[in-house]
Amino acid sequence: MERWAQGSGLAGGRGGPGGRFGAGADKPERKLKDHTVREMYKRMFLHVKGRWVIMLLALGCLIANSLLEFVIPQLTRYTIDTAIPGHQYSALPWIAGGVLGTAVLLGIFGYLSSVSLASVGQRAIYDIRNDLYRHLQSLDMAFFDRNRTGDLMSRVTSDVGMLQQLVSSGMMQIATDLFTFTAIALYMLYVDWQLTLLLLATFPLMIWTTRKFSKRIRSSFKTVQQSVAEVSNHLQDTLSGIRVIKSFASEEYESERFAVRSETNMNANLKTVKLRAVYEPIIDILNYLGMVAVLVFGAWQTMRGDLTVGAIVAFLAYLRLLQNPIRHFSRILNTIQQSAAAYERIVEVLETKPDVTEKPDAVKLPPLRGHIVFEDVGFSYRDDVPVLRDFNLEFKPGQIVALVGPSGAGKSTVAHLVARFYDPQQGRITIDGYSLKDIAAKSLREQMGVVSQDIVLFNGTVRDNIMYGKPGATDEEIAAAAKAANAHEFISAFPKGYDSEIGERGVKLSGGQKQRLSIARAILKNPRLIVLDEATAALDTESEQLIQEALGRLLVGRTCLVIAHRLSTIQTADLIVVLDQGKITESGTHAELMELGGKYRRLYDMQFPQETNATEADQ
Ligand SMILES: Nc1ncnc2c1ncn2[C@@H]1O[C@H](COP(=O)(O)OP(=O)(O)OP(=O)(O)O)[C@@H](O)[C@H]1O
Repeated sequence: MERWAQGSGLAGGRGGPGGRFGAGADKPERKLKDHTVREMYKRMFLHVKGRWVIMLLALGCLIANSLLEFVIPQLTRYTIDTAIPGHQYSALPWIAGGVLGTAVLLGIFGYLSSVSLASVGQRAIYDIRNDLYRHLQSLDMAFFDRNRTGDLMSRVTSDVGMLQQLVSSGMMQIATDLFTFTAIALYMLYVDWQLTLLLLATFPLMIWTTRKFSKRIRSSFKTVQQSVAEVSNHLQDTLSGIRVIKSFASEEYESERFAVRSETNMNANLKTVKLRAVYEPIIDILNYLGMVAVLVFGAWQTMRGDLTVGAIVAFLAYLRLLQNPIRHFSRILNTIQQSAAAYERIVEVLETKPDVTEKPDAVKLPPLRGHIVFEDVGFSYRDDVPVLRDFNLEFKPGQIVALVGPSGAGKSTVAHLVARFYDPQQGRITIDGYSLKDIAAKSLREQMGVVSQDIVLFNGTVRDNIMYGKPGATDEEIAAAAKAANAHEFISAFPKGYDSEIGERGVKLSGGQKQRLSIARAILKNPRLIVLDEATAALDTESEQLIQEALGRLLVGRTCLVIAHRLSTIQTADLIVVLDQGKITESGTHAELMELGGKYRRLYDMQFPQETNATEADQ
């Protein structure tokens, strides 16, 4: 049975209309866009827009730091050119004080800028991560069918984390580096324009190298991020399915598969490191080329008496300062390219529009009576494989309608459509006369309860899990629901009662207890419409009886769609519909269908051979 109420998207192997995205060898690589970096900055600025004061403080501190950088070389020049030749002993303490004072100020401004940038950056990341999560929540089931949970998880965690680096260090650093670079270059031109021009001649070469490398670095970062997603997919699948792995004794096999994914990640990382390892020394060599020019040409000028020794020392110090932004830039380039790769993966999610959308003037459903009609419905998950064809079915208010049929017949699909997880391609579905396409999905789902065989309990206490059906319910309401679901007794037997923590996916509860808890959750919600995806696994007789009793209380007085696997439980249904390959082949009450002697009868005879034999013997 399809895990239909869970929405975890573990059914990732299926393709779907609209194509999926994400990491994986079978997926085409999305072309890296040149304008990604610009787009990314634009979006980042939108996020930091409201925090101008802090941004200005950070910028002010960074500019102050750039200006302070000028002071120490000037003090050096003064010491060499004036203080030493003039034997100015009294100037030495001042020079020492000046250098140390500048260093302290550099430290203070550095601290202020880092802290304020980090606070703005973290806030932006917080916003982006929440936007992304909210958007993910708004996407339809088809999206989760197409994409793997681990991949989506890595987008929300690791990719957003990458952007964090950009915001907290990269963004402002570029602004201040540009400022420092321009200020120092202008000053150097003023001091010695020939020497400066000679120096700047190496820069076009640096820009060219940077451009050449940046594209390759970004594409290799994207591979790294995709391999992280693959590792994350594998972790998600195998850790949540650890019982299956252990029961098949396939720990070794899984470890080997994991090692393969880790190796891909390692190789992708090594490739980026190699690229950087080539790029950074090239930039360093070009920097030294500039230094050689200053040394040789500066020494020549000094020998001719055009330049003082102090001036050339100061010039060399400024050269270092001029090269700092460039060296930074090579590092920031990594951050930018890494973030751009991550940003693309984030935007892929943000730009995905759900296929099932709500009209702007969607109707909010009034309290439901529960009259559901399928009119000539045709539906397929994938264009080429029809699942339901010319499907007509009516649920009268308060009726229990049971769907039976072989595996893959389309029973769960009917339930998916009632909840509007998908829209049918043909025909229409109405509820109390409203077409599902015209209504606000929330107003439908709020009045709908789902009890699925694949029970999902969330981390938290027993109370939290029951209350999921009605946030803010009182303790009395919760206990009443638990009593009706035959769950109160076992809950009370726990040392902490309703406050007992449930482990991940309810591992500390037995199968029957989990089912009763999920029934309590549905009873508390008190929906008008119930979808019951009946459990296939047989429980012991006592547990089974408790559950049947609980279900009996849940179903009474509501419109119910029961996806039935065991025919014993649906004999009292108002209407039994037999589905085969997406078509209704028989329908009627239990007695009518038994009388008819068709497919239902055959299924029934298969499930209860003794009963049939006994009846035949009686005759
Ligand atoms: N999310 C999906 N994407 C693509 N195909 C799907 C999806 N869910 C179900 N299908 C296909 O649609 C058909 C009907 O599936 P459905 O789950 O409705 O059958 P079912 O009658 O509930 O079967 P079972 O009793 O085994 O759960 C099957 O062929 C199945 O492979």
